[in-house]
Amino acid sequence: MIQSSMSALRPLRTLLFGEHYSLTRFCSGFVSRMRYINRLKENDAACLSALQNGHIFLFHRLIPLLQCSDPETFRPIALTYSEVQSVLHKCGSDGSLLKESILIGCSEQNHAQFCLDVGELDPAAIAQNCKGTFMDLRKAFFLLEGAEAPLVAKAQALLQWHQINRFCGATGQLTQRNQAGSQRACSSSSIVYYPKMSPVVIVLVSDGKRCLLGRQSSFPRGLYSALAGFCDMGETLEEALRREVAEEVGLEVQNIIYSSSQHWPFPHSSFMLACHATVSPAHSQLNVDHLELEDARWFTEEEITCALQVKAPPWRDHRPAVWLPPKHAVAHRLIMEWREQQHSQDTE
Ligand SMILES: NC(=O)C1=CN([C@@H]2O[C@H](COP(=O)(O)OP(=O)(O)OC[C@H]3O[C@@H](n4cnc5c(N)ncnc54)[C@H](O)[C@@H]3O)[C@@H](O)[C@H]2O)C=CC1
Ligand SMILES: [Mg+2]
Repeated sequence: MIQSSMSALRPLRTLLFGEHYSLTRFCSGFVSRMRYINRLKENDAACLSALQNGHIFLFHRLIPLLQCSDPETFRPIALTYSEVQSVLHKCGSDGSLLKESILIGCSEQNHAQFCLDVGELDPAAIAQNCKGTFMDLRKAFFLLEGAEAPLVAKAQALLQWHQINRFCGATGQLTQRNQAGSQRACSSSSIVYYPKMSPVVIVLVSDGKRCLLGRQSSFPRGLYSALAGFCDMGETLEEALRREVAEEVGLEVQNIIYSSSQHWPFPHSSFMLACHATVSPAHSQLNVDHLELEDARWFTEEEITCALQVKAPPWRDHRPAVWLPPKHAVAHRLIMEWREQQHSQDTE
């Protein structure tokens, strides 16, 4: 399935520079991959041809197809165009479904990557033919390795966006997607719709010695996370963050420091903006809004270290222990950053 690196580069550099490219002019790596993806979004014919040379990840009604190498390690299955064609034929489809694939990226080996939802076909037959298993994203997200979790999440989010944005909000007419699936347009209103993420602030509040975590009643038992909330229209990141903390736990935070961001697929694509903030120990008395949060508590560094030891995901863990968001979640990153900062303070 993986071609030699030179032949793998051919479709990409031909698209970017034409047949008579010069190797010295060819900018390899990140820049060329980004320009390649951008070109595929703009050029339907180029995108269709990239699909025929690309890798395709299958979903069934938004559930990703994965392969298990051992009970704890799952990977998405990258199929070639002809492999998907063959699977679709075996499952009674004529293969025209393949055109509905959506562009999700470009691998480091320069293969354009696509996802396809085979929701009309029998999932058991697909899984058997691909030697894989369909696994709910909420579970899969935490079992996937490294960069593959965000890729699968992005694929699922784009598939979901297309499924719920088939009609124009202004005219009620069906919208048409471009080949890459990076937009949908209404021919009556000329409105072009692009995939959307809702901005969400997430903050780890510290009083210098402890950090503040909360849980909603809908969270799996024992899971505590950093405080989060959707930004209101017109708010800055800082305003949203101050409002959310005030609403949920009755504190006024200071010293907001931006940490990082991530796309979060649940329940409908949020753009998580993660920050640290502080309150003084004299103003750390919580006044929890129990309509929003079931509980919020201050945790010491020792309690955090202990909670980080709970590795089992909730569906296997029936103990009522406190556990924390897994490593793919930006909340985990905030907690690790806070712990590191506590360590460096202790050693100063
Ligand atoms: N990646 C991570 O580490 C974490 C991600 N999250 C995510 O952050 C998101 C927001 O956190 P919450 O505390 O639930 O938010 P929240 O505190 O704003 O409360 C949610 C409520 O806000 C309202 N709302 C306002 N704008 C909304 C919008 N655009 N979409 C949906 N609801 C909207 C709804 O009434 C909803 O019930 C959640 O989707 C959650 O999955 C939460 C914690 C950790
Ligand atoms: Mg919240």
